[in-house]
Amino acid sequence: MHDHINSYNPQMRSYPQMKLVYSAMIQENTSRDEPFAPPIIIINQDDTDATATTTTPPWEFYYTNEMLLGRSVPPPSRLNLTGCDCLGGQCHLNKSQCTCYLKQESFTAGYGVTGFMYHAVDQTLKSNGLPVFECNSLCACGEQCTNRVVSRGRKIPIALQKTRRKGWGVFARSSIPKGTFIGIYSGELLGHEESEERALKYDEFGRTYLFDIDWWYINQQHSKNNTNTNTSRKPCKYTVDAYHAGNFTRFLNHSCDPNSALTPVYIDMDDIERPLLTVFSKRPIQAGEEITFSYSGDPDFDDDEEEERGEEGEGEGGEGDGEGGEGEKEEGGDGDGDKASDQRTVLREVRQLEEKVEAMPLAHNPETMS
Ligand SMILES: C[S@@+](CC[C@H](N)C(=O)[O-])C[C@H]1O[C@@H](n2cnc3c(N)ncnc32)[C@H](O)[C@@H]1O
Repeated sequence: MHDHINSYNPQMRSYPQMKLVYSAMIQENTSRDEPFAPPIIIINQDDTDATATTTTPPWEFYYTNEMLLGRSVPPPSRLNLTGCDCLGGQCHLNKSQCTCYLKQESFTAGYGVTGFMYHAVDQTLKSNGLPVFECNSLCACGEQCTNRVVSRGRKIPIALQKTRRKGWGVFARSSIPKGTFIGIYSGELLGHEESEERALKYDEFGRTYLFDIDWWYINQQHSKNNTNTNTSRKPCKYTVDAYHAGNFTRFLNHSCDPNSALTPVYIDMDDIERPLLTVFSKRPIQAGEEITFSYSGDPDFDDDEEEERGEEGEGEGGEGDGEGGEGEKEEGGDGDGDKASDQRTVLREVRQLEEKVEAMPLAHNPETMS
């Protein structure tokens, strides 16, 4: 599909109708892992501009919610994966016997979070930045278990919208409560060497989609297992690259005052160095608001660095790197006027486009296929 569209001449790619084709492509590619997710719609204020070369985000990547493996990355190991024996659907009713509950507590109780990382009432995340161990395919609990959120897929409706200064961005199409799962930062999982090679290439064209998996607790685990102080600080072993493959989260822009944050989540994975990078809201987000996160880690965890970066520094060319985030400050940043106008545009266009996209036949529904 992507190659086919890329072979069109630029004029055809600039037809406003291509926005619907883009939404349909996303639905097609995600119909197996999130069949009930609301459609992602495409909004571009400039698509009536005759000089515009494309009305959609680029077709340069393969749209997927899955993790593809880089050349040196072994297939996921499940040898040491364990599942709980909680019959009757809900693990949190079974605290003292649920091995998933006990495992979660062993990692996070010391940080003030008791039990699972999700609230039992609405399954929102209790705290950003701590590892989450979800129930997995070996667990006896049901699909509706409190401890299955990322595994059940995206529920929130979102739009990809062209912004004035930051390229494409991700916008909320309805209000999102604090602690809501937004999406997996999917793409290719690369080893250290391959990610370094790619970083050099991406530096040349000034855009990067690389995020290191270098959470603080991974280093702590390593230090615990390794008493030799010379080797206690390990270079980051894995990096996610969303340039060639990824989903809508690759369009999340940087903010120094973000409304969402990355959280490491383990599902069918027994390797502590290989969590999924997932995006959760860290405060309530209004309909029409841009969803952003900090490319330099969670500002709540790293205040000094953020003070140096200044207030609301919406930098051009932010390095998508768990440690880096060397965004140069853009003159004037993204002012409130721009934000309000982006928000109004989303709400207006959302209403028109939603009707069209939702009326489209779903690729996974045999009854609606011709
Ligand atoms: C992961 S991509 C985000 C999606 C990107 N806007 C696009 O259109 O593909 C990262 C790139 O987006 C741009 N970007 C992200 N946040 C920005 C910001 N706050 N101000 C200006 N540019 C930004 C930079 O070019 C950065 O290298």
